[in-house]
Amino acid sequence: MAMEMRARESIGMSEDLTRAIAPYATALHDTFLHSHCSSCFRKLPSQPPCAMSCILCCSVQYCCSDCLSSDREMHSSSGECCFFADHLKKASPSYITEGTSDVRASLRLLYFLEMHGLVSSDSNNRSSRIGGLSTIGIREVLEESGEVAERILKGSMLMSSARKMRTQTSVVFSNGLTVEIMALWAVMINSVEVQISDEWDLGIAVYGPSFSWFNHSCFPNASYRFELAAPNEDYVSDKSEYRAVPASKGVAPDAWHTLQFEEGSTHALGKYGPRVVVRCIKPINKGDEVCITYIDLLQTREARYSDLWSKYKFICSCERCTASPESYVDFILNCDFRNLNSPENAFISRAVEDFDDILQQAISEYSLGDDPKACCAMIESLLSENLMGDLQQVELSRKRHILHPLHHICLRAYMTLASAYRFRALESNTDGFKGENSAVSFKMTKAAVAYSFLLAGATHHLFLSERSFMTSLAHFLLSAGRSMLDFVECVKGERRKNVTQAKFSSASCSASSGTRDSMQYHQFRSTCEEFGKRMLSLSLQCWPFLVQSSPCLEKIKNPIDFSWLGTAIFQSLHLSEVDSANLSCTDGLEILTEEQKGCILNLAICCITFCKYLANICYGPQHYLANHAKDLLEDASVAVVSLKIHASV
Ligand SMILES: C[S@@+](CC[C@H](N)C(=O)[O-])C[C@H]1O[C@@H](n2cnc3c(N)ncnc32)[C@H](O)[C@@H]1O
Repeated sequence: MAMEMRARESIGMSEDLTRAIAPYATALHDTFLHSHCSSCFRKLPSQPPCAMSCILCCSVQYCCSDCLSSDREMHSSSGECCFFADHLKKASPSYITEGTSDVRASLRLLYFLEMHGLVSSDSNNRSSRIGGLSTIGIREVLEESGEVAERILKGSMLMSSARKMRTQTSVVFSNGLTVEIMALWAVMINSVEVQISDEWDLGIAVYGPSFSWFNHSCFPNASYRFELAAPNEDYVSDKSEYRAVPASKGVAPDAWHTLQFEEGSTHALGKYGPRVVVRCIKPINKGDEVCITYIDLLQTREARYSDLWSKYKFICSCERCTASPESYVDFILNCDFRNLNSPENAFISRAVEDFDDILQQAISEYSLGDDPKACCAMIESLLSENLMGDLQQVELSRKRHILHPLHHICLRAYMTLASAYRFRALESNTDGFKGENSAVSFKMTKAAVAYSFLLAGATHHLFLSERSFMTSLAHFLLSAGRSMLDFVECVKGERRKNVTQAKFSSASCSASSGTRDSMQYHQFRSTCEEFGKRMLSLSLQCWPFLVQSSPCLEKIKNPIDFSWLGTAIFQSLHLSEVDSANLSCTDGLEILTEEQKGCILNLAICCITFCKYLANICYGPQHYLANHAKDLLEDASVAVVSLKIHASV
């Protein structure tokens, strides 16, 4: 028996489908326990009044007395306080290294369900559920006895010892599994990471059926965002209708019972803590299933399969995973360059697996070893040796050139390189773009711009084929635009003068970016097309400069037009013959001209405006991504750049 959510009526894109749903249970990740409030997830005050902490365990902190008193009972009666004060010391170090938020969220979830009479020993017999939440797959996990099983068994033992002080006797389900095991697995497969800024996932939250019954799709038609409740805000005051309603394949009276509890109750359901809102990202017809995504969508079919199986123990049955022949995006993400236009002559290549290993090693070098320079060198050498460039030259050396710029290995490589170069630029910029390091800073910032724009351009190509990539595109456009603004600050020149020009030239694209109302799909398509054309024409002027003296970037003619691969999906975005000819004339690019500077600034504003437009659609105007884009655009239009820059730049 499986639950799913279906549209109660036809819904246009960029409309909210649910009200702000309060959580059943939340837990901050261990690293944020001393910087954020364990009740509302806000940052702790740095000024008096100081943060308050639990006097018994000293492990959780609160931003105000309201949060402290609202969470006191949950923290102590769930066993979380005891867990910190006593039982955590007995846990194995490996357990602690991985963090304890899942165990703490499970303690809280169990207490919440028990308090509301939603746990009973026979509720699991027929439907593999606890409190209405799916626990399907638990048997397979335990039978496999891998790392996840080990974590569940150790975690559930810690939970039971922390819960011993309570008066209730612990429930054992008739399937032989303890309530702690069931709760921990329910948290693992139903919780979501809480992101309220573009920096970190702060913690996890588990919601009731009205959110947890949304299934996953690799081509989702909905997204979700988090909202922090205002202090003293009354949860039940939000009476807006749910526009997605549950449906079930099979009969599950206990599951429906918990939904009725959630919908009808006027009790203080998680008064504080991040609330979640589901929003349409595509037009949805009445009766259609509404799906969100549980994983990163920029992955191949095999990688998604393994991600979903290792984390959730299910095999995805969505339209993307079951498409035959496979969708264009899966084809292009996985395809060896040599098969791009002749799938019948498939080469079987082990090389791609080796590239994956090299990439993984380089990423570890960066994230664990903290050596971004070695990471960049390793990845760039991989790309320059194996990435195809000019089609005709590749014909001569077909054996070597296996990668193309839309291959999933390249996308991960660009992601890592954009971040590593940005890190290196910041590292070398200790004295504000002056002194000896300014030339290094300039080079690093320029490379960060090129890779982040290439990543945005490649994702844009995938987005043209499938709108579900809208959320990834919005994030990458923001990173690209931000890097470009950093670059403009880094070079000699006046940003303000250029901004007026840039604002003017992107006016037609920005006109509709503030709308929250439902929008017509064709309007959306034509606005996106406008942005695409604008990015293409601006990139023509500055791409040759950005890629100059980088062997692996120079191979890419343009980061918006990939029609040269022979897989053009949209004719409107490709270079004319004259443009292509001009692109090969890269003489005299050593010096960045005023025109190019203005062009990069224009491009930054175009990317950020496009990001704001998409963020409004997929998350709404209050979301951090839309706000961040708005701040960057304001900053770009008012700031006077008065940096002293290295004379040789
Ligand atoms: C958060 S729950 C979603 C609601 C769930 N269908 C239920 O009955 O409660 C996650 C579980 O739903 C199922 N599921 C979600 N998306 C799926 C998909 N695309 N294909 C197959 N099963 C899916 C899996 O069993 C997964 O562990």
